[in-house]
Amino acid sequence: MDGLNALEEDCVPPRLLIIDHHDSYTHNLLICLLDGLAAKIERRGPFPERAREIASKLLLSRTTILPFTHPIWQDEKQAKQKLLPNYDALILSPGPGRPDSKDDFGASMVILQSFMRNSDELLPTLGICLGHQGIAIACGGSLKRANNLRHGMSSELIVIDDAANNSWPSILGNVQQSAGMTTYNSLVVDEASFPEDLKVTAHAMDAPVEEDEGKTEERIVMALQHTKHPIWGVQFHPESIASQGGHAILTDFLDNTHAYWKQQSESSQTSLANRALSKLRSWRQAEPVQAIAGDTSTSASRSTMDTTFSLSDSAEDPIRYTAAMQPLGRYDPTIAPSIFKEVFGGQSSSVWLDSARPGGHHSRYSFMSVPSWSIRYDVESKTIIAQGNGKKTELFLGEQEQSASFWTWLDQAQQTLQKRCDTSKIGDLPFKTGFVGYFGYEMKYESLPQIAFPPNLNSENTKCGSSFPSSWFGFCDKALVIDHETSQWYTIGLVQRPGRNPTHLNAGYLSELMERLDTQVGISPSHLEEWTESVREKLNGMNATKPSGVVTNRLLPSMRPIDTSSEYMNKVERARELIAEGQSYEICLTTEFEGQLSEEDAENHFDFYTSLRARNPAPFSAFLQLDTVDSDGKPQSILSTSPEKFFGIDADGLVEMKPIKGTAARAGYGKGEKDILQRVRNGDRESIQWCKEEDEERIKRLHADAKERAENLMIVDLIRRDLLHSCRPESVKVTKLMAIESYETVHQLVTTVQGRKVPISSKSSTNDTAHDGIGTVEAIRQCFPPGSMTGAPKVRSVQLLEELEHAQPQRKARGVYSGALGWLGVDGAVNLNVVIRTVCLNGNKISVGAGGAITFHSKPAKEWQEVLDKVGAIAPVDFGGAKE
Ligand SMILES: C=C(O[C@@H]1C=C(C(=O)O)C=C[C@H]1O)C(=O)O
Ligand SMILES: NC(=O)CC[C@H](N)C(=O)O
Repeated sequence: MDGLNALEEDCVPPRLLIIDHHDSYTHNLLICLLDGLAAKIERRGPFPERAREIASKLLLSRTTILPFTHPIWQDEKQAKQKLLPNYDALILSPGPGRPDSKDDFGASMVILQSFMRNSDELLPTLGICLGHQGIAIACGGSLKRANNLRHGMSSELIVIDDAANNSWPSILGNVQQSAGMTTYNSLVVDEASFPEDLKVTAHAMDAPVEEDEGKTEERIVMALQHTKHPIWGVQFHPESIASQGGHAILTDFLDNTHAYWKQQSESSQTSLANRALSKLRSWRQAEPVQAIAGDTSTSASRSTMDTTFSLSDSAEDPIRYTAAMQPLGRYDPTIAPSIFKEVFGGQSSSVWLDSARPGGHHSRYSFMSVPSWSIRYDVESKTIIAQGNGKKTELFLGEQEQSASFWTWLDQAQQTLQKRCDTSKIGDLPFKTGFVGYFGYEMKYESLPQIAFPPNLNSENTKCGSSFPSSWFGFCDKALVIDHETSQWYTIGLVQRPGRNPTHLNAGYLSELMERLDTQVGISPSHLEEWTESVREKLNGMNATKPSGVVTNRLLPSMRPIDTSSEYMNKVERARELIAEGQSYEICLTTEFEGQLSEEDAENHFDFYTSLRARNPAPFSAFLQLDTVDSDGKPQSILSTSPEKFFGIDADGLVEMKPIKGTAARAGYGKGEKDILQRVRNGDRESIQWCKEEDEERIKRLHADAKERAENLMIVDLIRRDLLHSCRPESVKVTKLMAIESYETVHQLVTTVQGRKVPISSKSSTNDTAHDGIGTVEAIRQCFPPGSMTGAPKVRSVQLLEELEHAQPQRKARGVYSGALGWLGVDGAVNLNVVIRTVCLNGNKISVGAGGAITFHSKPAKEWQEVLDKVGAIAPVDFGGAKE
């Protein structure tokens, strides 16, 4: 690499092996390592202005993050012969469970034990949380449960400074005394039976989180180190965004590693000296680490996707379509519901992505369309059904490969279109035509490789909310766009390039599908013109007269919870127990509410949407009328009033996620506040004033609430890690940490995390096997399901939720709820919400999912109330006479 030779020796990091015990935070170590290394290069390197870029390249080419379940790590002999010799240092990651359980820690324990027995074999090692606990066990220590569980909270370090007595320097030399460090543990190393070979290097005095539990302050071992070997452990998470100065610890670990090999190279024991010399040589030469077959998952360094595809034609100019825009003029956005009904109503399928809560960056545009064809996917049978032009066709994905997935299929379809579309003429409009639809929660079976499809989850066993397709997308090659900021309206269209024969071949990867449906991707220029004119006429007509025919008082009937309050509260208790065992740090528990529409209303879902959006306006609202039907042939539709953005990529590749965690009811919407709300609605000044003051108070309380903040932090750390699969570590940033956003009925703590996606190749070639980088759908898959709907660590929490939420023997899927809904543009831009506060209408059956994050400090009754508050924003709740 440029300039590498000019770097000082200790600016070159060791070849680092990080073993990931399926934690959701492990990859964040890359950001933390980068911060430390970049600071060093900036101070000393010859290119201070390029320090972060150089540090990132160095780290990514020399670090491997290997899941502990990788076959090479499971086989001690292979690991020692084939893996460890290629690295200079080892980090054992945090993780759920216990280090004395093979299921949780795998071969990491035997490797540690062999290091202790035979120092000739060891690599300098840092254990973090689970890894730190593993070091204690490997040396004969034991664990106990901490008295005060503080997941996602900060502990102040009390660093023990007796460097003179250590054979290897401490790694805490550059952290401030009392620095706050985030912890995610339930277990701690028991100091009463502390191994002789280890020394405590830091403590914390952990205070009880709640005073009323009769608990007292407890002294915790926060860091340790081996007395003879270069082995260190920290109980806290230096990589957390809220830890203070964690990068200094990792930098010291790397420096100590360097010092260790230098010293060994001068050792009198020739075999060790030779080993050290060869390590130093490879280190200096900065040889990139050879990839290990299988999932090595330092994904940001992965420059190629593992999927390949080719197009059937090979013309030089790949552009087949131009995304075009036609301004319609200024119209009042309040006529949107009438226009939707007029222009898009009565079709077998129509979609409206509705910024129903205008104001603010996330509510600028709304899009309406009638898809010209659709695809839906069933994750169990691995079958895509495509529908359009009055035809239907099936594609079975499992035939080619067991690992085939709808994510990969859609990624390829989107990338094909991206290469064939010129979207440069469409200005700043974010959606430049493409897919509108959703990924349901069960798409997790194809995004989390560790989660297998359960045998008894099938459509017959599922209830209303989950009888929708696992995923559904309509292809919108023309759409109506409203800019709420300027009140300008536009039409957009994906126009086939004049002079090109609009045959099926134009669609590349989608050709076969288009052929089977006997249709095409895109529309003709005249089609867009004519359609635009017809919309303009309707708009003019509507603006002149008063909008009519739109209902805003069609409230949903009462909904019944499928769990009684005590059943739900028992599940909260069980989740708390699992957290106390160290199985998870936070679990997003959910349940479902069901109701029924009259037969007549089963055909008219849209009126409920227009009423709902008036009642609970939210920035990520949507109405999707699918082209699917329930078992009685009645329509299926989705009415969303989600406040939460899951995942977006803009035209420049800026990725943004905005997890919400931490909820408080707004004044007037809390338990027992119905009367006040009524008085407010009647204009009672005193009640209005009370609500105003009470809201200010609730906002302050929510913002300062340590438990709510911890809930949020755990998801923020998880989301940073999710983004590292598609973004380089130097680009991943938290731009807003725990800001308050207030909606109609609740206040929420919202964090903004951004990154920059590694772009797919910009080479405009039809040789699509030559692309590199990460496709949009693949980037989404790496973050799916949304962390705020699973808890952390993600995989283990999802596994636990499968047990917690599904009463045996009947399993029940979450369905559309908890998934992501929005648009996926032909240009690779995307914007998806988290499917919450959303109604699924399946003919006359209604389903609404609701839940909340459970931490150890959750109070079951409060959690149940939170669920009721969330559903209450959408429909009245009926307990069937039971007292709740
Ligand atoms: C689970 C839901 O909401 C999720 C949980 C939240 C919380 O625990 O505070 C907040 C927003 C969502 O991420 C829901 O609305 O059903
Ligand atoms: N973050 C972690 O590594 C947690 C370790 C262990 N599962 C505990 O709860 O103590």
